[in-house]
Amino acid sequence: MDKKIGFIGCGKMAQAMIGGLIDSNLIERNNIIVSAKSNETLLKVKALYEIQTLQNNVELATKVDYLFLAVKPDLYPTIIDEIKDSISNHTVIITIAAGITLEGVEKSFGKEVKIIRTMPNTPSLVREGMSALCHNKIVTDSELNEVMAIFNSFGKCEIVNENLMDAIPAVSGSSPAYVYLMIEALADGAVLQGIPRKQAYNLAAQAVLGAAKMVLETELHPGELKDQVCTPGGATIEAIAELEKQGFRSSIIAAMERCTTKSSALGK
Ligand SMILES: NC(=O)C1=CN([C@@H]2O[C@H](COP(=O)(O)OP(=O)(O)OC[C@H]3O[C@@H](n4cnc5c(N)ncnc54)[C@H](OP(=O)(O)O)[C@@H]3O)[C@@H](O)[C@H]2O)C=CC1
Ligand SMILES: O=C(O)[C@@H]1CCC=N1
Repeated sequence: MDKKIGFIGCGKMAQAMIGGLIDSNLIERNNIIVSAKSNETLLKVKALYEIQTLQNNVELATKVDYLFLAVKPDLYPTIIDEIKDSISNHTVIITIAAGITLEGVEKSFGKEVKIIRTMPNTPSLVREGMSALCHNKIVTDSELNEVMAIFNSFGKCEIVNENLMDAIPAVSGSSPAYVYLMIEALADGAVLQGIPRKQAYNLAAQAVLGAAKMVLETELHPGELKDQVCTPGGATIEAIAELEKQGFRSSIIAAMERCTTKSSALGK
């Protein structure tokens, strides 16, 4: 793709997307420009990815076709105020922050701007990201298709209605954190039984990866896949019975409700 892509903010999420994007070869390295608050981050990112860096958000904003705002939600008004007079009317703004709405960004710019609101996740680094996107009316089909190609280069993406965007962190933006917690717990349980720590992480992580692939590739209901593992009177159903007793599923659903409420509040 022969477009320039900029990232204002180059922390964990931006670096995950940049790592995946470069790995995919969709964009040449010299078409990616990033800015950050500290020179330390810029030096690190330049050394890691061999991309252009600038410690000037305004200059960056004038140079790119697609501009990711990859800072924390509370910084959005400040950053937009800084760049609003510098972006051209063909620049597409891409937000990645929880709770930041299309309307809020439009208001901060105080003029008509093309905006795509997204919620990515950090597995983008290994090109297994999952992102959700919505956009305002003035984004054209070809711009949307290019941005979807960018997100698909480091994983998969879905277009959703904006009224669902606050629910996306809970299911895919934040959920890698819950899965890491589960992998850590699985490994601890294995270590408790005497399995060496390194083997325990490999066994647990590969089992999670395989289970996720089974859901995606067989398209069987997760309940049916679970039933296939549970031998009647066997060991797995013992574990399932204990998980149900301990509120495994209801704790996840309750955690997701809290995540959604907090995501919505982060933009206010
Ligand atoms: N982490 C995740 O899993 C996900 C995060 N997000 C969203 O991504 C956004 C960023 O999160 P994350 O990457 O985790 O946060 P980080 O703290 O890792 O990164 C924030 C970046 O913003 C930079 N920054 C701060 N102030 C400025 C400024 N004035 N000008 C330019 N850059 C600045 C920081 O620079 P410096 O490095 O120099 O401090 C840093 O590189 C958030 O809005 C979050 O909601 C969305 C989905 C998943
Ligand atoms: O924790 C957060 O607020 C962000 C949103 C999704 C993942 N991290």
